[in-house]
This record gives sequence, C-alpha cells and structure tokens, in this order.
Amino acid sequence: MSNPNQKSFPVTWDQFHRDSRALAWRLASLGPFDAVVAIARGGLVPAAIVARELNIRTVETVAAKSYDHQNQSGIKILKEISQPVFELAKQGGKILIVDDLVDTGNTARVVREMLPGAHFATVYAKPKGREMVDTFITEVSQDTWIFFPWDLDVAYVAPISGGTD
Ligand SMILES: O=P(O)(O)OC[C@H]1O[C@H](OP(=O)(O)OP(=O)(O)O)[C@H](O)[C@@H]1O
Ligand code: HPA
Ligand SMILES: [Mg+2]
Repeated sequence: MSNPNQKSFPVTWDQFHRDSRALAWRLASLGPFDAVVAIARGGLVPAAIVARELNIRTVETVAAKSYDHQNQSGIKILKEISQPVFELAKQGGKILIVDDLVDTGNTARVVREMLPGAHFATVYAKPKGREMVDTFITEVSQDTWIFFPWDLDVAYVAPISGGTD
C-alpha cells in the first residue's frame, strides 16, 4: 500500500455481485439502453451483470489503462470503441458506459469525451470523480483503496493470541 494511512475496502464476489445488481436496478428505470460499453478491465464484470439484468445484448469495450497497481499514470487507450457503437449513438441509440469505480475521474473524463451523450455508471465512486458519474451505488472516501474480488484471495491469519494454532 503506497500510503500507510490509506483505508482499505475489500469487496467479496458476493458483495460485488449484490452491488452490481443494485446498480442494474438503479439503471432499469433510466433505460432502456441499446448498448453497454464496458471500460476494461474493471468494468467488464459489472457490465456483464448489468447487461444480463437489463437484457442488453450489444456489449462493447474500451480498454483504458491509468494505474500500475496504486500509482496513477496518464490515461492510455489500448483499444477504441468500435464504429457500430458510434453509429448507434449518432442514430439516437441510448448508450450505457459501465466501470467498476471512479477515483480521480480521469478515466471517466477521457471515455465520456468519446460518447458525450452516454449514461456513465460505476458501482463505487470517490468524491474527486463523483461529478463525472451519472449513476453509482456506494461512495467511499478518497483515502480508501477498494480491493476488488479479482484482486483478492482467501488467506491464513494467525490466532489473535499470537500463538500457533
Ligand atoms: O478515476 P480514475 O482515477 O481514472 O480511476 C478509476 C479507473 O482506474 C481503474 O482502472 P485501471 O486503469 O487500474 O485499469 P484496470 O481497470 O484494467 O484495472 C478502475 O478500473 C477505473 O477504470
Ligand atoms: N481500487 C482499485 N482500483 C482503483 C482504485 C481503487 O480504489 N482507484 C483507482 N483504481
Ligand atoms: Mg479500470
């Protein structure tokens, strides 16, 4: 952890599924959406859950890289959104962009510029990036690092007595 005072928020698969489904419920009344654009890689899982719950069959991705573990670099677009989604948007299609979280908002800013009329949703939001997101479920403090289920494993912890079990 880069900052020793940083709080951590570990999220299990079960909780992430519940929170992603809660996001789908929130979005259900704002649709219907014609396509979902997942921001890879973190947006892939919530986008799949939202697409299933809202019965959206057109699922596209944009690959954006902005962190090496906990250190943010500039945003690099590694894979662009495909042309048919831009066509759909031009013809008035409703596009939903999904990511796992917004932190500084830098990734959201870059992707929003690609599809200005799209609805941008994340499962979690930190205060700095919150204004970039149209719909999110849970706000966490700026000094919290969210550990997603794909970054975690079940591990041994020693007894509180400090002895060996
Ligand atoms: O609001 P920001 O400060 O831009 O941070 C949020 C972005 O950072 C993480 O992605 P990352 O770039 O780590 O790539 P990954 O999704 O492939 O892990 C996360 O999945 C968001 O996309
Ligand atoms: N957790 C995981 N990935 C992230 C975070 C976070 O809090 N902020 C930016 N990318
Ligand atoms: Mg990401």
